Amino acid sequence: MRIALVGCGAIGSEVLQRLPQLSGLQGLRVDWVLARQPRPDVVDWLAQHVPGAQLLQALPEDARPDLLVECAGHSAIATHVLPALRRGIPCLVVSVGALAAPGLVEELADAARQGGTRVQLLPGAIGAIDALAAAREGGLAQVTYTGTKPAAAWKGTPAETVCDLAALTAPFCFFQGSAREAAQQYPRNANVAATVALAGLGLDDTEVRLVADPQCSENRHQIAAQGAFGRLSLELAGQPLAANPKTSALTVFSVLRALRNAVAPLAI
Ligand SMILES: NC(=O)C1=CN([C@@H]2O[C@H](COP(=O)(O)OP(=O)(O)OC[C@H]3O[C@@H](n4cnc5c(N)ncnc54)[C@H](OP(=O)(O)O)[C@@H]3O)[C@@H](O)[C@H]2O)C=CC1
Ligand SMILES: O=C([O-])CC(=O)C(=O)O
Repeated sequence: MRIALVGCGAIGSEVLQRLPQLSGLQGLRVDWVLARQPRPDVVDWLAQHVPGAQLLQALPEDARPDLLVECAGHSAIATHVLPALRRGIPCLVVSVGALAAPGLVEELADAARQGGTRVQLLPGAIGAIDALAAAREGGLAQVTYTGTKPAAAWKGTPAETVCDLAALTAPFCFFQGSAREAAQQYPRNANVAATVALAGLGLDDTEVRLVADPQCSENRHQIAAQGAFGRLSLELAGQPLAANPKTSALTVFSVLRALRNAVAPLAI
């Protein structure tokens, strides 16, 4: 299986580093890494760790990867994922919050239909997406998601206009609204809100709270859902990646799991 990886930041580089641990599974290799303007250190790192991969800004017309894996950013959906789907290349997506842009869910489905292929939204930093999506089939009454991160993880976001992050002494909820609003206002911190919403009650009917906690060192995700299936309550404390504390390590493992499932004779 020949893979094109979009994005070589915290998630992308960690996926590349850990890929050899899947080496029991034959034939999985990254042949293309797509980046915007790769820094010299990224170029050197790739030459050292993935010498067989071409580092490019876009997938060449004649390239035929078996799978494109997006670990870049919201804009990469339009730049890389939509064109790949139209060319018939299946895609995995971690920047799920991008789908909060009006019409993008339908555009992705249309592109996949046009190419006769599929796009899979990865659970990333969250769990219980299987249970939530199954529960939806029976009817959901309410889904709420609370995302809590260390105060520093909200630097450079609109949270700074609501509170003084550096001065917080207790957890502070600076956002309460729909999953669509959360994902659009916090593109690097609320992908999980969009994932929970797309699996469950939808982007406009999923209630989201975002919290800055000066005392915590983990990224905490809480889901509370109820419906015909019963009740679900999930609390997940994710270890942040050193390279990007906004991002939980589980996101990397979610990509690795999807790659394993793509080639393993038995998928789970
Ligand atoms: N679903 C989930 O649970 C989670 C999703 N995410 C999402 O995953 C994505 C990657 O996260 P992370 O690795 O931590 O982020 P980083 O900022 O560490 O790395 C992202 C990399 O992708 C590159 N990039 C961004 N946009 C594009 C593009 N359009 N085309 C090509 N390259 C691009 C960036 O390049 P440049 O330096 O030029 O900007 C950067 O090198 C983000 O969208 C993030 O929000 C993160 C955590 C959890
Ligand atoms: O990695 C995380 O913990 C979650 C995250 O950033 C997001 O939802 O965008």
